[in-house]
Amino acid sequence: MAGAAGRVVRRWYPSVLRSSLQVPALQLHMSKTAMRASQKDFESALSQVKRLKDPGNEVKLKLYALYKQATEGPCNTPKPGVFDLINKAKWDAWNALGSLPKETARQNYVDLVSGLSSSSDSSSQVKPEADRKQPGYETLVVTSEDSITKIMMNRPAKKNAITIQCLRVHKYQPSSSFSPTHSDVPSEMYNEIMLALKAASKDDSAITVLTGNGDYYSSGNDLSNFTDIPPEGIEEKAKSSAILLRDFVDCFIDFPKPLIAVVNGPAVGISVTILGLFDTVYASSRATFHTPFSHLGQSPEGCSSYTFPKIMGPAKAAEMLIFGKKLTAAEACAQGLVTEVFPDSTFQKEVWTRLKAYSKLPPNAMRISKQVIRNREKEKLRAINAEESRALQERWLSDECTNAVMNFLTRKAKL
Ligand SMILES: CCCCCCCCCCC/C=C/C(=O)SCCNC(=O)CCNC(=O)[C@H](O)C(C)(C)COP(=O)(O)OP(=O)(O)OC[C@H]1O[C@@H](n2cnc3c(N)ncnc32)[C@H](O)[C@@H]1OP(=O)(O)O
Repeated sequence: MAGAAGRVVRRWYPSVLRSSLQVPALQLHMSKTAMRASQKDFESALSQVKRLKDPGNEVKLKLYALYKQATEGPCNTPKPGVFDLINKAKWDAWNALGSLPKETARQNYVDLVSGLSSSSDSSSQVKPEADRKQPGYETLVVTSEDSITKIMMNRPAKKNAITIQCLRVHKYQPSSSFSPTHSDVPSEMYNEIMLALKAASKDDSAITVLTGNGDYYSSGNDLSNFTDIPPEGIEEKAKSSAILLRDFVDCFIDFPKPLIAVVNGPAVGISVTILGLFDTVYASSRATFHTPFSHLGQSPEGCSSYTFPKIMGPAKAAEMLIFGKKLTAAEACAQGLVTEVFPDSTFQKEVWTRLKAYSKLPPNAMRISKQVIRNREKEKLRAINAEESRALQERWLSDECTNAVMNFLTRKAKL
């Protein structure tokens, strides 16, 4: 680290990123916006970053994206070809920041570097996140540290939209208490989240966190799930999807440990409705909460037809679930859907400090407390989940739904 006498510092940033991270001082002066508030902190973070130990590719991409956003604003270069893997990964990371303001990007860069510096200062034994990452997931990054298992949805370029497996490899098994139905080839996000939850329910962590990578928490169901129609026909796909949905939501109903949502940005659809099944929901001030089911010709899931009226009262729930009213983080907190809102610039730091403290509480006591709070509702929640899934199975076959999805996929409509 900086000033660490006699320590040999390995330069970790590879040549492909070096040109962007090793910034000549002059470049810092190119934008007036980049000169405001924390310019000094930003400059110091830029030089600090060169002395850090390798934080892993994922973090390097985050740093790259934030640097570009802070200095140039939203992604403004053409998307590299699919085979240009490194530049495509960099482009995706930058593009995923959407319209994040330069100021916020600069602050997030400074916060990220400061977090990396302090963790690398406090323990040279800590493995970089890439090393702690549990293998076998394609759409998630799952890590366990400090008695916390973190499940991070990791399709930032697609706003963490949740993908389904096609019918050909999805196997139906009746849902049981905590045995997610998944295929032998669990490559897509619904299945991977179920697998990650199942693993977290058995590992030695005290609490489990679901969060998103990039500027979104999640944009909900990936609407291209509607396009992969198997030879068996759309009715069969709707049927197997309803089973998948029911099993997915059952995993949240039955999850035995404290489950915390770290809502890092906007949330849409099913990523919002299942929040009613979490124990705690922390939101960045940038987060929004949107359930545009009627717009999509669909109906509520995730037990929200029961949890939302219970949490916020029937009138407010109807505005969200029937009329698709989008809530800001502050509004969602006032309605009781969100536990606490943190300023976006300090969100990660404050939330993880809080969670680390909670994760030191006696794990068995936390599990029992959750059981006591949740158990008498479980049967009811499962029945509601099954009913909502059945209603959706029919909705997915309706013209209203087909037209709404086609409008999105042909880019005629966004939310
Ligand atoms: C036959 C039956 C099959 C049924 C299968 C069902 C399985 C279970 C379903 C459970 C029920 C769940 C319901 C829901 O979750 S409803 C909510 C669905 N979500 C949406 O309607 C959001 C759609 N997305 C948007 O409106 C916008 O993308 C958004 C406002 C989120 C962001 O806009 P922005 O302009 O900032 O960014 P882009 O639109 O350019 O997005 C970047 C790229 O990401 C792609 N994207 C984003 N969200 C989705 C999504 N939900 N589905 C698919 N693709 C998504 C977007 O297309 C861009 O891609 P490209 O860069 O390739 O263009």
